[in-house]
Amino acid sequence: MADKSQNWILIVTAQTPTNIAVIKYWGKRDETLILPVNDSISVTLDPNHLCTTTTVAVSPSFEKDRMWLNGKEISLSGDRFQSCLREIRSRASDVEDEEKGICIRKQDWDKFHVHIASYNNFPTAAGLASSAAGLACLVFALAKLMNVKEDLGQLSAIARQGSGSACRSLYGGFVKWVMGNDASGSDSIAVQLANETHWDDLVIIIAVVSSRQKETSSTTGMRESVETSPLLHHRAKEVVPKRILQMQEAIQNRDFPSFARLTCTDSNQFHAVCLDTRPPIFYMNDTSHRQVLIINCIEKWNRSEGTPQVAYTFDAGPNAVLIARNRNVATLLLQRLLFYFPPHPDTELNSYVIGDKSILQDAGIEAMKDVEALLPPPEIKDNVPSQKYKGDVSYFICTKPGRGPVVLADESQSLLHPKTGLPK
Ligand SMILES: Nc1ncnc2c1ncn2[C@@H]1O[C@H](COP(=O)(O)OP(=O)(O)OP(=O)(O)O)[C@@H](O)[C@H]1O
Ligand SMILES: C[C@@](O)(CCOP(=O)(O)OP(=O)(O)O)CC(=O)O
Repeated sequence: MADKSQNWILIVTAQTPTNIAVIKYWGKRDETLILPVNDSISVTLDPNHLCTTTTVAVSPSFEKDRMWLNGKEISLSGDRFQSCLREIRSRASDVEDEEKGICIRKQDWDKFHVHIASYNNFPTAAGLASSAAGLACLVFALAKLMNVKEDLGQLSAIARQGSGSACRSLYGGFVKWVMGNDASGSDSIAVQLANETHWDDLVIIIAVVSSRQKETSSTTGMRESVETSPLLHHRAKEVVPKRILQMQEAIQNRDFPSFARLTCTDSNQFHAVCLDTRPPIFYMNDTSHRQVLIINCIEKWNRSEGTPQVAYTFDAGPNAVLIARNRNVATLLLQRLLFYFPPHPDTELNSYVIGDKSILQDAGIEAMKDVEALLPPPEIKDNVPSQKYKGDVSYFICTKPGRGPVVLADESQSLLHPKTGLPK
């Protein structure tokens, strides 16, 4: 066994994407193991724009497990963190690093403590799936550090115990979380339906409406829905199984009209379940005029084109996730969004549209004067709104389907200091 008086530190840094569900997970049949009442399907978002970076370290000098999230120390005592740490530790293998004189035997991992530092490059707990990227990254990074030999599917079953939607962030592209049947949860895992290159025409624009933390967490909200919403049970039993098959087929065939119809319908049904919950949950409540406007704008446009151009979906928060069928449509979408929701006069255009800014250039928008010159979308004809919603959207993120987790080998990207094991 390694000599504890030695002061070596072994460090691994990983980066993991978020995901957005197009067939939603809402409701658990087992709260502790986090087993869902239905299958779900998601699109992994490009980690270049939205991701979690997590550094994990082990050293004989660490006195307890510690974690820092976005620079602030947080407690690891919660059941979910503890489940992930326990499950990963129990699968650890021997680790040797001759250069550093490190040798940790499989059976000795219990004796070592870890330090974890994590950073989300997007708002935490605002309906942008920070728990998904965060817990997936934690499990993936620890698995690398501890030389866990399990495949990604098995790791996804561990990440699931940190946060259900996290299991889908272990893969890029299009991912299905299979609900499974086994009471142990061993078959409740994520599988990749197609990788990120399969349908690379798609462009995703997220309207970040509010970075404020939401009032009802997904965990609490779905518990209340399971207990009180008859619609949830009908949805899980009768609606989702068919929708999952249709969605898989739409993805396989890159059939955008079916993909868009299923995505929008499923998002709307998820919010209907929230309204069917006692007391009702209003994830779109305080900012509803923006959601109604976005939904109406997309529905009207899709109808006027005769076939869907854009799909919308909303998670447990007011942010709109819009999926455009291709880049050309994304350009027209961004023009529409900026027409309805121009930036507040104090906001720089450059910080108002972030991520893949080339879509802004394609839309011919370089300065505020170009936003002011935008014409009303043709499909609204005589119905031009008298009011514009200036400053109502905090910012837009332009992104696309992206890859799964990776290890960042470059030490400069580590969030922990190589000598102290404390945040840099
Ligand atoms: N990088 C991270 N590493 C570990 N845990 C994280 C990380 N980011 C977020 N979390 C955990 O996830 C919690 C936020 O989850 P929550 O479900 O409330 O919001 P969300 O995931 O942003 O939104 P939603 O799941 O509705 O899309 C945080 O309080 C924290 O416990
Ligand atoms: C609306 C959703 O985003 C719900 C996500 O719920 P979480 O995965 O955050 O919930 P817990 O399993 O309790 O941690 C839909 C989805 O991502 O499928």
